[in-house]
Amino acid sequence: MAFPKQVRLVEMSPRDGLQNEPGPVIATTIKTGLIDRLADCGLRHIEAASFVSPKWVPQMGDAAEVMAAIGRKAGVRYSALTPNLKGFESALAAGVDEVAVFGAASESFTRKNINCTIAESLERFAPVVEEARKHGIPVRGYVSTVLGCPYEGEIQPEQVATVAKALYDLGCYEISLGDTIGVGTPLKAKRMLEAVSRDIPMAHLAAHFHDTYGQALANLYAVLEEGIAVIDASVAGLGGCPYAKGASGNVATEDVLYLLNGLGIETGVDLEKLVATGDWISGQLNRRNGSKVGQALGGPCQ
Ligand SMILES: CC(C)(COP(=O)([O-])OP(=O)([O-])OC[C@H]1O[C@@H](n2cnc3c(N)ncnc32)[C@H](O)[C@@H]1OP(=O)([O-])[O-])[C@@H](O)C(=O)NCCC(=O)NCCSC(=O)C[C@@](C)(O)CC(=O)[O-]
Repeated sequence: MAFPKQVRLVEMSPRDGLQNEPGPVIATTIKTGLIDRLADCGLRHIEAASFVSPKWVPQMGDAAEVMAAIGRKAGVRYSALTPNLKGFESALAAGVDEVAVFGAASESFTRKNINCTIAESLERFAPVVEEARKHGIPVRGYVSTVLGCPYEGEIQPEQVATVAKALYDLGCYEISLGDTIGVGTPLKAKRMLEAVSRDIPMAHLAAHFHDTYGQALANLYAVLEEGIAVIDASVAGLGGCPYAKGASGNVATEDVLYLLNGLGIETGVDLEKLVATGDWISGQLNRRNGSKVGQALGGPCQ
């Protein structure tokens, strides 16, 4: 299959990137500064916040304040995670454009992440999707652990396909397939995608790969060949998983953009501005820039 002509990049850094940042809670102004800069780079879909329990994820406790203070650039979709109705109601009040429910292909990860079984998670998501529909809010669905689980190891593609289909059947317009701990390799990624795309059209699927083992770009290349045209990524490779030792962030947006530019695939995103944004947030967090492209093109001593 040919590569897509265009790819929609879904920027994860304000949510997936910052949710596990160790140390004190990051100032709201840093979060909003990041989101506004990302919008200025040309990104048109930014996951800005997460309306989860602040006891579970303290870094996202200011989700409403973040939504209230961002610049709201026209044409940009600002989305947020909502694990249940309580989260959805808060997100609605905060004026999000889109919400996302998040499940997993593994029972153990589902329990650790959202404190229920897979079946219970689907029951919990149903009223969220229902309410969202009433308010004209699109719902995205995540499936975590699609290429491996920190507790159960191997995950069969059919398991992923079952959960993905259940979310799609509930009414999620797009299913984002998460290699949560970045253990996948290209052939595995292809096989998993083949299984999922038997039930869900490719145009409704997204790749959400973490880069723990340095395989994310190779995996993305593999699924681009299969027709994936929506990619989740995080500037400067920000992020990590609290439930998997050593797990690193999403693949860096700069690295994905460099790859896509090289393939002649359009995104509408400005690489120079993106590199500057990755440098800026890395400086704010006192973190090494996790993007290879960011390291090559940015930084104070280049
Ligand atoms: C789902 C729950 C809430 C269940 O947590 P629970 O403890 O089972 O929930 P509960 O209904 O028993 O409520 C417990 C307390 O939380 C409150 N609560 C309940 N819901 C909310 C809410 N929405 N917003 C604010 N507060 C809430 C609720 O009001 C109550 O407060 P209390 O009475 O004790 O003071 C919890 O497990 C949770 O918040 N989990 C979130 C975990 C999380 O955010 N993980 C990271 C995101 S997923 C991810 O990163 C993967 C992904 C998407 O990127 C893809 C990939 O890489 O694979």
